[in-house]
Amino acid sequence: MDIGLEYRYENEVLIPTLLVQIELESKTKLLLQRRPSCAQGATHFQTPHLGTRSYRIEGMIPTIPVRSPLTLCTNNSSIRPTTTAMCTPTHRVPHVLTVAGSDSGAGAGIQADLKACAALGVYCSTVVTAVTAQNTVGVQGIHPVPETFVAAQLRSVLSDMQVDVVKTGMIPSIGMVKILCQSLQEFPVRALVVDPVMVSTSGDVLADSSIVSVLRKDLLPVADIVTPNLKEASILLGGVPLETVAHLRSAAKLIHDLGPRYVLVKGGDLPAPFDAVDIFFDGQEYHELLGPRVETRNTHGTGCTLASSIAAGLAKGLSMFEAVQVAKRFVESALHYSKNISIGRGVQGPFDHLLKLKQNTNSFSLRRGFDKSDLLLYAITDSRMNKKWGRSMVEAVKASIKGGATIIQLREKEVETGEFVELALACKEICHSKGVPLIINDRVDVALASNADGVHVGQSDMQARTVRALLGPDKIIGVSCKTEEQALQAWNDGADYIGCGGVFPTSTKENNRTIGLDGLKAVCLTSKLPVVAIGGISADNVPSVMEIGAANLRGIAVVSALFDHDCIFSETMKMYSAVTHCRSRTK
Ligand SMILES: Cc1ncc(COP(=O)(O)OP(=O)(O)O)c(N)n1
Ligand SMILES: Cc1nc(C(=O)O)sc1CCOP(=O)(O)O
Ligand SMILES: [Mg+2]
Repeated sequence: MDIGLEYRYENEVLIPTLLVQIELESKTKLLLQRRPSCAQGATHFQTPHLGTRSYRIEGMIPTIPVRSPLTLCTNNSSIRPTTTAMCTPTHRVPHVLTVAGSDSGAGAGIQADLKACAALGVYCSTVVTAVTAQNTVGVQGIHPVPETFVAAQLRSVLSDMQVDVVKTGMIPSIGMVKILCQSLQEFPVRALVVDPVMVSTSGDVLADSSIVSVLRKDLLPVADIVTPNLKEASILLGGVPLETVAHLRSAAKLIHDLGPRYVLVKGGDLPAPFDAVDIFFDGQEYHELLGPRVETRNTHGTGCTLASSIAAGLAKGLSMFEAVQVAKRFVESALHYSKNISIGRGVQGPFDHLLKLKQNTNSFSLRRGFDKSDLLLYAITDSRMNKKWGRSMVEAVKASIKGGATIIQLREKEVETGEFVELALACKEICHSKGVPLIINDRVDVALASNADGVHVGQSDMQARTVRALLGPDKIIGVSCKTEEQALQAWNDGADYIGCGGVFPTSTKENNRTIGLDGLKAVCLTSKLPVVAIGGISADNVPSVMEIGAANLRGIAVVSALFDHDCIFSETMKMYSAVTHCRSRTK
């Protein structure tokens, strides 16, 4: 009989878990888990085979481990736990192990995985399978690591560290695939994400065809998700041409038949007219994940990053579908942030996973010119809704950005000035860590005091012309407009965008005149500024709004569709999918 004491991290608290392993006469092993109380006393295990067994615990078992060794007494002997607690309070962190190649240019491979996990708040350990000499032009050389050394790296990490998820990238030999599978049998983890790296985004072959059969036979059947791009999906299926979304769907099904629990076929290389559409297949349903195509040369490493971001989401406890959506959103945001960065002279540059490389990263106000693509999903906060659902403003803002909000507006009509400034500072930190601008509603003083990225004013607030004089040329100014005249005035006053509504009736803003889709269209057709629609917008009516046929309608501004719900994250994802789906159709 073995007695173990393990500390498990649950909801921010470390819970001691007693592991009692009893070997029955029939050699079957019973692993019993029990959370001993913090006090001394007997702990009883109900065992289906052995009835009730009592074990006495001597010594306190606190929820935060301390070095005092504990003695566990059974009916007839005292057994010391096999694990000794650590000396100082510890915090179990989500952990991804990447098994991939090193990219000397640091845009893809191990380096991309490390940066992605760092950006997403997940610890990442590494097993290097090959060292490549590559840059923004292509791959100049590949030096596989000896297989025995890959095995040694795997043992070093998996035997010592609590890895939640393993993510695989470039695996250059059949032997390495077999070594990995053996290691995962010896050291099981919660999930395996397989990015079947065979061809680099620059078109260079990173794994020869002999690997394909062992990937199919050995690795895919034990994978939780596999994330091929078009070329890799085609190679996995014997070279079938994949040129349409329908082809992607059938490829996802056929690859799923090879054994992985989920499949994500990335359609970024699909020819126009589609935006970057990926097919997520869970064995039953297909999900088309659309996202705005970011026009940039800095796409090197997007595949690796998407897979390691999925692994990070799984390590943090997200469901597979949530992890995929958040990962996709993360990559889009990083590409969008990095689109005008210049590294290397080749055709494909790296991107900035950490959103830190540009001057004054933390201040949108210094970004030359307002980026109208930020208007895509405009989240406007509401304290009353936060109070109703029992959450803080910071939690609400975090969840909406995680779900896909592209710009945040703090709209507080009752709060005291000092509190409003504090709130703005806290929310600005969250927004800027994710590359999202923060706008303050009405209050120019609060925007100045918190150095927010801009202000949104209505017709009865300070005139946009005055706001511009106070904030300077690089802050973002939005104006509420219901009429064409107001839209022209906003343009004359130097505003950056207009908020136009209420498109539909809303209870969020009292006594608000509804202008309908016709009113919205009339303003859009006159406006020289980008427009964001607002008022009573929900996932159901997004298509009717976005398809009014106005190129300068850049997005939707919503309050209750996001914040008058228990789960802001999922409601925001729903709205994000709805609006990106429409954007891709109307571009
Ligand atoms: C994007 C956007 N559009 C409109 C509004 C409405 O602003 P609000 O202060 O609530 O009302 P008015 O002052 O415009 O009448 C907004 N907040 N955001
Ligand atoms: C803040 C605001 N401004 C409006 C305008 O018409 O200018 S309508 C509105 C409320 C929007 O809330 P919901 O998304 O819950 O309908
Ligand atoms: Mg106002």
